[in-house]
Amino acid sequence: MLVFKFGGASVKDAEGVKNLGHIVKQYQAQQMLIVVSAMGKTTNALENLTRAYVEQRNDMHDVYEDIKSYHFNIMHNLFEDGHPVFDEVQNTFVEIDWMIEDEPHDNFDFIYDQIVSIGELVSTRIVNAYLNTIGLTSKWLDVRSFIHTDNTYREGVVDWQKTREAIRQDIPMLLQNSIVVTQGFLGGTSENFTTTLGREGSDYTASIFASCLNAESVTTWKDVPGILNADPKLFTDTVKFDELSYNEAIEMTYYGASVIHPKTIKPLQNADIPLLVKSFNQPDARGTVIKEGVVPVFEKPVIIVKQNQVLISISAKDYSFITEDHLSSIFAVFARHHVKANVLQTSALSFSICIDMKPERFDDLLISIKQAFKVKYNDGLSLITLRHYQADSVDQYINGREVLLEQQSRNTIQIVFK
Ligand SMILES: Nc1ncnc2c1ncn2[C@@H]1O[C@H](COP(=O)(O)OP(=O)(O)O)[C@@H](O)[C@H]1O
Ligand SMILES: N[C@@H](CC(=O)OP(=O)(O)O)C(=O)O
Repeated sequence: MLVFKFGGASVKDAEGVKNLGHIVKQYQAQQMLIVVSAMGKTTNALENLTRAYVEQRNDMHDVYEDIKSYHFNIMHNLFEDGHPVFDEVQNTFVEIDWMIEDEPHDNFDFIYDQIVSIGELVSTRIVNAYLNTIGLTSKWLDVRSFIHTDNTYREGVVDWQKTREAIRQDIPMLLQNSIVVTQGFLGGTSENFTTTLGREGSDYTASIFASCLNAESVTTWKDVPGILNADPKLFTDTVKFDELSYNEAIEMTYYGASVIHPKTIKPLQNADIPLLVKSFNQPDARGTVIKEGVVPVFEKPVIIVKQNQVLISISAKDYSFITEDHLSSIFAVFARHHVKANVLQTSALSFSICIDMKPERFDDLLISIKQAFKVKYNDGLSLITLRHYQADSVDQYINGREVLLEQQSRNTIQIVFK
């Protein structure tokens, strides 16, 4: 069986949904589970709605109405009036209408997951209904009954055993008679609350299903021809990899190549399932295959740029050396706040750590570290990671900008700059 993943860009409008239908039809002879993300930039819009609700902003209802009308416009371009999907989507939206009528009492991350998950719940209703209108047999599946997580809202940790059992018990039978369409990015807790798996987590959803069902492959359909040596939105003259090893793909996504979610590769590598990254605009083109045993040739360096970075410098209040005990308590604080380190460096008196700026976590993180340490930080920075680089070509990427931290190994150089 095949697992397909269609991201937000592929279903951003009615034409995108029709194109998805066209691609899926070409594979209809095979069993297929399709993971779909929220349409276009809906998750960003729902994040904005969450903030509007928590802050009780005046524009909250307008923000929500825009999200609804975006989806209803797409549906009017796909379905006849009176199609049952209009009611299904309306009923899904109503759940949030009820929620935002009351004042917010729960914690932000919990509220976030209950609201933001609506994006995938409605996109999958639309895609599933559309596949059925073009003569395919497709079933809508509520992923929250299959991907079980703990209650770490916004970063649900998958309970693999429970998830595997649930998926293996029901899905193979469903796949015998129909395509299955389900939501990326979502999970469910044992108390039946919705969780999300971390932004851009739908690739990970696809890999969870593939691993549990022992799929032949996962194909993730993107707006790029495959995995390139750099983000084509930032660099010209990029080159596509026809093949990549799991190792290289894990390294690239770990350092922040946003084309694939970092958690995606491991379950696939463990089960030896290839990941195909293909263009939804040129579905017949070769794309990139990530699999075992590839020895890629790097004619150009792999370049990964992360914006909006903060470099934090932490030192002991009494000028003592940074010891293993200090490091252990610093790491514990970062883990507790779910903050990932992008670069780390230690000197005698200070520990430097570069992280993504996430305003909703940053203030609390600082308060916690400041209880035991002195802290300074610089924000608004960029981090560039070059893999398979040539030492004499590094300067061109920095362009004379001020470098705050640099770390170099044989294969990889990371530079934090202003
Ligand atoms: N190395 C890379 N190769 C290809 N695309 C990349 C790379 N790094 C970043 N990207 C970006 O990833 C985007 C596709 O990923 P994403 O937007 O998450 O897809 P989707 O959400 O549709 O699944 C591309 O539009 C491109 O700008
Ligand atoms: N919709 C979620 C999950 C996701 O993976 O989306 P996409 O496949 O469009 O990156 C997000 O935007 O974070």
